[in-house]
Amino acid sequence: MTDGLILSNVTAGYGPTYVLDRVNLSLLPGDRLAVIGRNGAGKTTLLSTIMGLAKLHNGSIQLHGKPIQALSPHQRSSLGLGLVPQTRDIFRSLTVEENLLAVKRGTATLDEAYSMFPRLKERRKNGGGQLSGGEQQMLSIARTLMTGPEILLLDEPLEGLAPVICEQLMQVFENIASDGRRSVVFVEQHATAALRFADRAILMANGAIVHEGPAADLLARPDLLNRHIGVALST
Ligand SMILES: Nc1ncnc2c1ncn2[C@@H]1O[C@H](COP(=O)(O)OP(=O)(O)OP(=O)(O)O)[C@@H](O)[C@H]1O
Repeated sequence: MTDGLILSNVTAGYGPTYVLDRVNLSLLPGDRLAVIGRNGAGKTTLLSTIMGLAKLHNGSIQLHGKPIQALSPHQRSSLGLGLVPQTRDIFRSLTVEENLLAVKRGTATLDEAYSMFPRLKERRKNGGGQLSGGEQQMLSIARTLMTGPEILLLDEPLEGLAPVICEQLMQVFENIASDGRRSVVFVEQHATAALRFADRAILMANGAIVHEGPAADLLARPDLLNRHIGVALST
């Protein structure tokens, strides 16, 4: 049996639309992958296709040696795929604690979620809609962790958040990845934080992977980012 996630020659989009163009990608347990590209390059569509939220036109997706492309998003989630969407989907009318319990699966516990995000423990009786943007993102991440993912897909998790919150979240991602059992896919338009976190990176343009290599190489050679996708590194 092959461990991990393998996308082979994946072409996908929405309805009749094609966005991803023959994408090949493999992710082993413990991998930290940065996905970098400009607006509209297809990064979200890549994550949506893995989760079963976009339409696969061609190619195959395997998890631990078994095809998953016929499975629903819910079934994929129960097999260990977890998406933190860019839209931070939380239940605004439920409390923090109710949000977490609504999706709890397996051995995941509230204590674990609260030890990762002490701020959520303080706010546990508050409604999701009463939280700040940073707290909502913490809740969105904690909710996904409550489903017990082996593969965590983060879609622009730092977008629009204050630097101090970004630093806290990066520490959480380090903790999540540090035991080497889970893999993390980190999609970012602003590349520096993702590249510092990741071991490996792919660069996307027009729905295709135009470069793949060690994240450290891209940090050391920002001209490569510029050459492949016309993006500059920010600090
Ligand atoms: N639900 C949808 N229906 C049709 N087309 C879509 C849909 N979502 C995205 N697209 C199109 O797919 C292409 C890729 O979008 P995608 O959101 O995957 O890019 P992205 O790299 O994640 O960009 P961003 O940084 O803006 O999120 C774009 O042309 C976009 O307009």
